[in-house]
Amino acid sequence: MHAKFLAKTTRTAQQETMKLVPAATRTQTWATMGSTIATFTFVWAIISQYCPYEIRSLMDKFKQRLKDYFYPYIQIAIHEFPGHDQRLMKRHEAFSAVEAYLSSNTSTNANRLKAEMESDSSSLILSMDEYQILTDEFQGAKIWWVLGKIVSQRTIHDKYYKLTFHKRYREIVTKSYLEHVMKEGKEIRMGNRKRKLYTNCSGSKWTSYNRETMWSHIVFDHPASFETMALEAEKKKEIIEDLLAFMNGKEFYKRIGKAWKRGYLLFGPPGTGKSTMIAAMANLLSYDIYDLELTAVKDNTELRKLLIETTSKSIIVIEDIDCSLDLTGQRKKKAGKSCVEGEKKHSEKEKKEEGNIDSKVTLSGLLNFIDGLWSACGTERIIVFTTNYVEKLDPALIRSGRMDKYIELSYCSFEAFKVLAKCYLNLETHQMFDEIEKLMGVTQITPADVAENLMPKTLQDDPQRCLSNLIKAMKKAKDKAEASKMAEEEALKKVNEAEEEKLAVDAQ
Ligand SMILES: Nc1ncnc2c1ncn2[C@@H]1O[C@H](COP(=O)(O)OP(=O)(O)OP(=O)(O)O)[C@@H](O)[C@H]1O
Ligand SMILES: [Mg+2]
Repeated sequence: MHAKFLAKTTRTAQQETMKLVPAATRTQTWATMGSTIATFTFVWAIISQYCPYEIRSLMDKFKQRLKDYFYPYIQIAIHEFPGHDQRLMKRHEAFSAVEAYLSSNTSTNANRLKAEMESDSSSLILSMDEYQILTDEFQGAKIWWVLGKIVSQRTIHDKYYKLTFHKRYREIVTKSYLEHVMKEGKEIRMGNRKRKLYTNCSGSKWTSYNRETMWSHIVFDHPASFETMALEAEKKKEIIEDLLAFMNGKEFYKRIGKAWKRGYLLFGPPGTGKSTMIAAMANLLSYDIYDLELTAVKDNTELRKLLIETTSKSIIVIEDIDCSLDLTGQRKKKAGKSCVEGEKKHSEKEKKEEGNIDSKVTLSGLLNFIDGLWSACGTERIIVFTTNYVEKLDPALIRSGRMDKYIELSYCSFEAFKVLAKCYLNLETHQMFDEIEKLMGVTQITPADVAENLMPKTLQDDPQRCLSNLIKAMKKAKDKAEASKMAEEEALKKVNEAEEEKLAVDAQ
């Protein structure tokens, strides 16, 4: 049911009754009431100073009962930053959901609005101003919303939305209305918001809400999609179905008693589309990406804090995991052998420039990050590891339950090439395809290399020229592979001959 908003100050039953009383009598009543309350407050303040604690608490109880009797309304407050150490806490998702729910109707119903420009948005966002009252209706219940603020000596003021309703609607509000507000609010937020790419590289930051945060972000605007990914159709379908099943698996995960998260291990040679696939996953599911640079994390405690700060509906990515941890669980320098081979050379100077520090993150810290108790503190999160060298990873790191699905991205097949040809050259078929198919059977070429050759370099480059460039590149790669195979065989032959000679000498 859709809630109907009436942006006018609430008239209570008391106000309605007062409308019938003549103006002069009303003024007199107000004056009497005012002075009675003032006298009572004054007398109570004096008495309470001298009253023993037991009597005071008895009086407080009595006061509360009296208030409950004459004031049959219930109030619920939703704070922006609940919790004690506010600097570490993130904005309450419920507060954001209420904000979105109310602001979607504010512009047409409220008469005092607040306009703010979100850091990642180009348009103004309108929301209700402080102490503005909005009235909502739901299944016959009237609900009044107000945005309040607790001003304290801290630099951070806590804001809250307070809803007030008659106690006869308690069931409706607590059981259905709040759920309806959260659901609608979250949907509005998902529809409005721009997705973000977070990184932990540049130290802690301050958010627009005056909170310290360990992640900084930019708007994520990567065009990658599964449609344009060079991958066999069946494999693509399997991955997409797996992702969608995860996204829609809230009830399933709840039923089996498992935290709603899933781990993907993407492995394969450089240039086969691992990073591209992460972007495609984020676009498919409309999730944010947290790109975690492990070398910039000081220790396990910091790793845990980073995890706590991630939001739901996100993909946490650790790229080149083989370059971040060694098999004994100790930190390994980034310029290790495998990284050099994988074109991921990071000099010490580069690392300093990136803000990388000597880190004490251990393998067990990382394992806890993935599936320890803390990892279940958020929901709907995907963890992705990428590596060029799957065999170098600790089995504990990638066992089922931590990494639930392994996806191998390999050299370009003919089927995958056809996806690229369609995307880059708008070609479904061509007479040169036959030769390319034959070469693909005997050559190892990455999708990145195929894509590079299919990319027109000048205005004169037509599909024919791009395809012949690709054929040339594949022939070259084939010759190179044959030459290195021959050299390898030659070296092996020499080693064998040397061994045979040694055995012959030993036999004499
Ligand atoms: N499977 C693919 N489909 C479409 N494009 C691809 C694919 N693989 C690679 N590419 C193209 O090659 C470029 C490099 O790919 P990407 O960065 O995803 O490779 P990678 O596997 O992450 O490599 P590395 O191991 O070096 O990180 C991308 O920008 C993309 O244009
Ligand atoms: Mg990559």
